[in-house]
Amino acid sequence: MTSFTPARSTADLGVVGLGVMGANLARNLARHGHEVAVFNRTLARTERLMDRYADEGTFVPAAELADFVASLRRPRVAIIMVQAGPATEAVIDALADLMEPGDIIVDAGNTLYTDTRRREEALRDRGLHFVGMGVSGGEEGALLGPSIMPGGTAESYNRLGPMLESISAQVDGAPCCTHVGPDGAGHFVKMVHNGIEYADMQLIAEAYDLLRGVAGMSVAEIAEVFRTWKDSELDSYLIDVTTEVLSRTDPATGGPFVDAVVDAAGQKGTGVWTTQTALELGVAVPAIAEATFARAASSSAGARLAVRNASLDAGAQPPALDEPKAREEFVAAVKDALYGSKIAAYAQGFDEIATASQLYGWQVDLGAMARIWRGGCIIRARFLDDITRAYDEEPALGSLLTAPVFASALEAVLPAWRRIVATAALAGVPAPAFASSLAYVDQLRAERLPAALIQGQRDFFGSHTYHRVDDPEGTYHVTWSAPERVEEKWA
Ligand SMILES: NC(=O)C1=CN([C@@H]2O[C@H](COP(=O)(O)OP(=O)(O)OC[C@H]3O[C@@H](n4cnc5c(N)ncnc54)[C@H](OP(=O)(O)O)[C@@H]3O)[C@@H](O)[C@H]2O)C=CC1
Ligand SMILES: O=C(CO)[C@H](O)[C@H](O)COP(=O)(O)O
Repeated sequence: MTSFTPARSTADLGVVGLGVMGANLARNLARHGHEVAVFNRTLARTERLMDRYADEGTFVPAAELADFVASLRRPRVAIIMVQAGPATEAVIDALADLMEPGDIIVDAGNTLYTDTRRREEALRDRGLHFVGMGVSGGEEGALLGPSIMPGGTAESYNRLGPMLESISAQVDGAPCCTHVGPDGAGHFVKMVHNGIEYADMQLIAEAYDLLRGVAGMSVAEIAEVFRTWKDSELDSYLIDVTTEVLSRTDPATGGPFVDAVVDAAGQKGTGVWTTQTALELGVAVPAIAEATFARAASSSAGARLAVRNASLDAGAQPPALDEPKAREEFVAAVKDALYGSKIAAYAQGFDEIATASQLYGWQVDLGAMARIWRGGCIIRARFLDDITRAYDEEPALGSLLTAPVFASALEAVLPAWRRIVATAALAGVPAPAFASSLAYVDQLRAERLPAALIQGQRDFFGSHTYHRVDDPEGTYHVTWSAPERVEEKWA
């Protein structure tokens, strides 16, 4: 077994956890001229990194965590890249015991922001900086340039920022990294990034399903449709990924790869967190929620089998799209529905960030978030430039739906979007994210909502009270159980 004994305290920063993300992040840092200390619980991973990549830059490997900490220059910076939860907690505790006031511990995993807030407060009391940092881009991004979303103090960003900005993706000469805000702001923004990722993927999947199930197109034809959408406002990494996946032939069956894959979508939890958090904050994120539920429904094997065997097929009838022109129009309408739904999904995600930012006093620059998502991350897309411009023009934008660029786009796509949602329902092809995104727009644009009826129902069965249109500040109740049913003003 190799015995690493670092002798000097010169490393610019260190990485703990040399799995898929940590090893590639360490290599990216070393390639950019930073001296990087590396440590992994299982020594074999550290040895493998040194065997394969030592010549890419200056690494300082350590077999013991204490040696790792000793190899860092002051104020020390240690980036943790391990699984969220108990693993991250254990590494933070061990590092904190070895570090000194002014040192910086960075959690770069996908951690729930409430854990980050709790840890930041606890470590602050010990004089340590704790930075919750979102990193997106997968294995390739970590190595070649991810999108980086650090939270924590401005002071810690002064030390960390230049190093992080040097290794992040760059778009139009600007780094895809910025200080998001204090304590849990970085992890919150990364969580919502992933929620939007879920919604975007589900919307693309629904578009594929409609082209296949309603228009009767082959997988190869659909791959070509997605390829052409790259030359449009839908241009994005996820559209590229989709084109690649749909273009693959399965070597074993000779058929489309997508038909050889079990149709049960996995998830590691960030979509659930985004949805749960939105519910707690009282923010509507139906596209993200439906995308998360759709993964759950796809994985509900027992329920799917039972319902499929029950043959609940009544009324499901795809329209005839035999004529090439009719099919062409349908493809164009699906594209419109996808674009409209995508605008709605991003509006929901940004609303969730804005709400949390206000609640916690983070002062997140929403335009800057769209800017740092333009490169490196999974949701990178041309479309994000429009979001940045929208917030630059009107920083206090109440909803992205009202930014002139998106309001006029919605005007253009809404008619086709409505037809697609109706057609999906009539054909019996599930399109929950398309439908819920449309309902979201309709809810927000409605003059009156049936919420007034719900208030009446709540008052009837639980004396939960209501406000009157002509006295919105007053609190009212009807004595429903008394024969005369008198309205009383309670406050
Ligand atoms: N994979 C991806 O695309 C992305 C992942 N992330 C996040 O990055 C983090 C790491 O993910 P990834 O690199 O994929 O994971 P891997 O499974 O590849 O690596 C996990 C690492 O965590 C270490 N580890 C696990 N438990 C402990 C523990 N109790 N104490 C010390 N070290 C421990 C492992 O060490 P050992 O070798 O000893 O087991 C290993 O180095 C996660 O939080 C993930 O959510 C973020 C963005 C994208
Ligand atoms: O963090 C990421 C990207 O930034 C991962 O791609 C994401 O965690 C994948 O999540 P899931 O396994 O739930 O689809």
